[in-house]
Amino acid sequence: MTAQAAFPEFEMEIGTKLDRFTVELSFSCRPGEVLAVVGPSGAGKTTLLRIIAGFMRPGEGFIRLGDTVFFDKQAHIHLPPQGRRVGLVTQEYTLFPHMTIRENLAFAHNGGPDPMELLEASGIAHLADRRPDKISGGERQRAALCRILAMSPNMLLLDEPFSALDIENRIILQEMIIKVGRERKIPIIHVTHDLSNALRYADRILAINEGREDRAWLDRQLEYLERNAVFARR
Ligand SMILES: Nc1ncnc2c1ncn2[C@@H]1O[C@H](COP(=O)(O)OP(=O)(O)OP(=O)(O)O)[C@@H](O)[C@H]1O
Repeated sequence: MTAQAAFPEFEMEIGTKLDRFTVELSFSCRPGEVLAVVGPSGAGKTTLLRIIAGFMRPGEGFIRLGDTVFFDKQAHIHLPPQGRRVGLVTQEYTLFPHMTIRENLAFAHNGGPDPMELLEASGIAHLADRRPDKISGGERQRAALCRILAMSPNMLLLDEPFSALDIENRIILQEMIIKVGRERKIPIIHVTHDLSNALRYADRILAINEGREDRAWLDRQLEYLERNAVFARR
């Protein structure tokens, strides 16, 4: 029997044709690491997360988390999304409308952090006995995020989940999710448009453009940020 590392590393190398360009990406993400994925609009960032989550099948390559093979073209393996136990967090929240927030979390709870502690950390414990239609959009997003964390995912994929929130809520949720990810040593891949924020909290940044890694694009953005920071101080 092969020994499974206690905390598995995520690795992928894929190629797939989209309508305008071919995605060709190869990267890894260590346990507890936060990898920010940035790039211009239409670069293929959401497509990348959909491929990892199992909603799209790439043309070539492999995707694996430790010993668990999500996809392997040569071995004809394509694990369905439910078999991957990947937490995909988007701006669209997923909660059962007929259950209270507490019931939603209890239903999803599968070895993750304590649901009430998650609700407390995200500042919505007082809303635990309400149904989703009786709380605000931002509160629903927080509850949906708690639900995903309670499910104890093997890795987290964040697709701009905080962009509709005000800065304070964004920071609270971002810190909470990163704390859970680091404590549980699961890889976190965060697609974001906010490069300055990514520079503050991500361990690494992967810039993609037309489906491929593009460091020159990242360098141009960093230069732009630096120039504007100087202007802002004047
Ligand atoms: N299933 C698909 N098949 C073929 N092409 C697709 C598919 N889904 C998206 N595309 C195309 O792939 C490109 C990348 O789209 P994607 O949504 O991944 O970009 P993005 O980097 O997330 O953009 P944004 O930052 O604007 O959200 C776009 O040109 C899009 O039209």
